[in-house]
Amino acid sequence: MNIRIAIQKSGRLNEDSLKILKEAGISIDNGKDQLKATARNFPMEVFYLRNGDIPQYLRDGVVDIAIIGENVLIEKGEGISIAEKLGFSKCKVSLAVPKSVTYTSVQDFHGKRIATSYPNTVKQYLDKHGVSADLHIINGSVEIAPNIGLADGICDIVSSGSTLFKNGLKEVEVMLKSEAVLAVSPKINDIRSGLLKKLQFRLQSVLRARESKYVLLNAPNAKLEAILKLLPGMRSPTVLPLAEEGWSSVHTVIHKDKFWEVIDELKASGAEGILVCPIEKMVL
Ligand SMILES: Nc1ncnc2c1ncn2[C@@H]1O[C@H](COP(=O)(O)OP(=O)(O)OP(=O)(O)O)[C@@H](O)[C@H]1O
Ligand SMILES: O=P(O)(O)OC[C@H]1O[C@H](OP(=O)(O)OP(=O)(O)O)[C@H](O)[C@@H]1O
Ligand SMILES: [Mg+2]
Repeated sequence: MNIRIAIQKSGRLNEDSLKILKEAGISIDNGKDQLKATARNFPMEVFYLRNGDIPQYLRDGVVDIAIIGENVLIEKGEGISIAEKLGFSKCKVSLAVPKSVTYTSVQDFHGKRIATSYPNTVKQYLDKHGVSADLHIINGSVEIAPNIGLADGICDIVSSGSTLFKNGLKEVEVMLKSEAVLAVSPKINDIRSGLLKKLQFRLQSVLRARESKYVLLNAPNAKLEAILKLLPGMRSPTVLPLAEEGWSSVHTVIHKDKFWEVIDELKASGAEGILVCPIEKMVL
């Protein structure tokens, strides 16, 4: 029995979804215009679908799992659970108004027209704040709505903010933060749940590895103690003697952001020949 996964056919999630599956050791023949494929080395069938259609497929149990934007699940994914956050396609879903408008609070939207592709998300947010607005549902190019007199404000995805900027808008409320997630059908059966567990184990080692770097450096033995204190490793760093008397090589795994925090201190403490290498998989 195969596990059936939906991924976006084309768009922002497609490439990174295939990439993370590939890094998890799953090879998929990805022919152009192909809507369905079978993995070569994992019991998996891949369905290429529109992101917006995926919640319905999950609910119906036509697919077992999917890589999808969390924002889409919040909008129309009732009953669908999240097995794993995948760390890519990070964005916000926000309310925005023309730059020239003086904005004080969400109450300002009372009685106003808001253009959006996320009506449920907006309605829920406004209801929570006791605000009633007139929602205008459009499927794309939402940011143009205020400029053409269609709406007073908008609710859409914001990432760099450049689409808002180019359309003379400003972000005034962040309603939610989103990233790509691995979502699970409420109808998944036991055998396929077992396959999901295997897939999750692999994805977790990929995600952990993406966050970490393998660091090697040389240090004079007299400075070792100070240097080791700067390096929080997985367990404890490996220390090996160098051929040159009085020197050691230190190997450790460190969070990629942490490395930049400690690099100056490492050098100041006498570390030399520092190498930083990517890690392919990290199994705990
Ligand atoms: N600018 C962005 N930066 C980061 N992530 C984004 C951005 N825009 C969209 N996303 C994320 O990627 C997902 C897919 O967006 P994309 O625009 O490719 O598809 P879509 O047009 O919303 O959906 P469909 O596949 O149904 O046509 C969104 O649901 C969101 O989670
Ligand atoms: O803050 P930014 O970095 O500018 O990103 C936000 C924009 O990205 C998305 O559009 P996309 O490019 O996916 O086009 P679409 O409307 O056709 O989906 C989203 O709908 C916003 O318009
Ligand atoms: Mg888009």
